[in-house]
Amino acid sequence: MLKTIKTKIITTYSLVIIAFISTLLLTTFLNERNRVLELELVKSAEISTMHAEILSQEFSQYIAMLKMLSDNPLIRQGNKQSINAQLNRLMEVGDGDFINAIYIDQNLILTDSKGNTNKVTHPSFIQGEQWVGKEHNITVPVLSKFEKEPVIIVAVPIWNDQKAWAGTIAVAVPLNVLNEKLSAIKLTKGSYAWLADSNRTVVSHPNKDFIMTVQLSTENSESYPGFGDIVKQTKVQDNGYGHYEDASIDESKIVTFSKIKNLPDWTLFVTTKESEIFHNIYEILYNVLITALILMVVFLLLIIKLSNKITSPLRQLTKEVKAFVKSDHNNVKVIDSKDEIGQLSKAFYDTIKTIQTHTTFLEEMVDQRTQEVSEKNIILKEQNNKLEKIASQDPLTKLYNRRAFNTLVDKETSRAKKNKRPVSLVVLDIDHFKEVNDQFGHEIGDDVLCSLANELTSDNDNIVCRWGGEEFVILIPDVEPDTAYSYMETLRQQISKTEFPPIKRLTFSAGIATIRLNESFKKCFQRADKAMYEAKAAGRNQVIWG
Ligand SMILES: Nc1nc2c(ncn2[C@@H]2O[C@H](COP(=O)(O)OP(=O)(O)OP(=O)(O)O)[C@@H](O)[C@H]2O)c(=O)[nH]1
Repeated sequence: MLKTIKTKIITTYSLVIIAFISTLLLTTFLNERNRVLELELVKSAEISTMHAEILSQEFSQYIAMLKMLSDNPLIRQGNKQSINAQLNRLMEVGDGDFINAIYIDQNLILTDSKGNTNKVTHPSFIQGEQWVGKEHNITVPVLSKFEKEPVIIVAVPIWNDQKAWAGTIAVAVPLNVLNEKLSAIKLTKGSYAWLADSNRTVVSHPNKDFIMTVQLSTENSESYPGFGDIVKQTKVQDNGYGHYEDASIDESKIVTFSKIKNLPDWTLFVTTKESEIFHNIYEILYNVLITALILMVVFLLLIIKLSNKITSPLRQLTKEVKAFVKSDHNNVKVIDSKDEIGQLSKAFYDTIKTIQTHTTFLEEMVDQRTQEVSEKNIILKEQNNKLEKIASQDPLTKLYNRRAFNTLVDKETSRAKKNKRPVSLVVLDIDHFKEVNDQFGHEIGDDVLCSLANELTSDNDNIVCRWGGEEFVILIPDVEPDTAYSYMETLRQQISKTEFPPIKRLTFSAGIATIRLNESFKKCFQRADKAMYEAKAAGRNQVIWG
């Protein structure tokens, strides 16, 4: 895979850069994550405390308004007309925060700004001795007889001149006022504020379905794992924070909480999605990643350029060496550089020069040796031919000897068989040759044998062999039996008339046989040999069929 230096450099570079960017991003993420989370928690805690304070001040204002009225002499005296006027005035200065203004007299008869009158029975309206030591009372949301929605009753007592409870003056604050006030709180994106009363009932929340229906529990539920622990904290701390999971949207959230001074045991929560908190980090990481990628590409281009600069002379050198090996070039160009590649190319050049010198020397040596070998081969061939001839020749008559004849017979008989042509065999023996030797001596006998051999080989197509002593065998191929016989008969007559000085007359007896279908040479020879003996027995100087 990583075959070339270039791919090795680029792969190594890419891996190093990827490892570097990953480490950079991871380190940035881990460092920034904790720092941002800490900052966000501090900020969120401050925001929730501040808004708890603002909400508390709202209620302080309501209490201050009610307090002013409760000190009004006419109201203290229970002046109906004045009370009605003040209740209406209260509604006006409430600027929409109140849904109703209420007066309750000593007999618990309630009069409101809408003109309703009623006997109070609701336990949230405290009376008489219950007011001792209390300057005001704020209820949890209650359902009043005159309102459609739950209201928070903010009430202050009216004391008579004898410092005895003379009645109560109160305003009903609808829950949606709380919602409006909370939603007016400026929070970071993905954050929202909400409120739980002293019974841990959610009384204000961006999700309307939660209002007056959700009761906070100290148990960790499956829907909000971790939230129970935060609720537990609210019981013992005025401020705090914690994490929980919103399983319904699979989102981690952080929550800071603060108690509200004028609303005993009410808690203001600020919830923030973790993804929003880390949004900035992701943005930083994204920017780092983009910058890193751009730099990576720029450096990659530089690396490619650099590796090309390094590897192109190497490729050129490789090409030249390959061409030299293939004999396309008879030289390698030296790369004009002082660096390692230049040195390598010079080393190649020197090596090739040395190889060329050695090659030339070797080629010359091989030529010389080849010449010598071929000369010796010629001599050897001649000598082989001579040896071959000697090995296959009768030394006296130069005719084929038995060994060579047997080989030739095999060849001729197979050829004849293949071509379906006849082959005849003649066994020939000189008559009374002993007498020649005895009379003229052995040397003359030898001369006569040679002269006869010459006569026998007058027909080139025949294969003539000196079988031994004064006995000859002739193979007559490709000739019909009668023709072979006639040839032998003519030869016999001719020889019987020829002089072989110093002897006057020489005759021979011969047996002739044509090789039969599927007959072996041996069998045929026996027939011819037998016929030759018959010729001898019949008086010699004749040719007889075997
Ligand atoms: N000079 C000479 N004589 C040879 C050679 N080989 C065999 N002889 C002689 O040939 C003679 C053969 O004699 P025999 O076998 O009695 O036969 P023959 O005298 O020819 O009588 P027939 O064959 O019966 O007609 C012997 O005297 C051998 O010594 C040779 O190479 N040179």
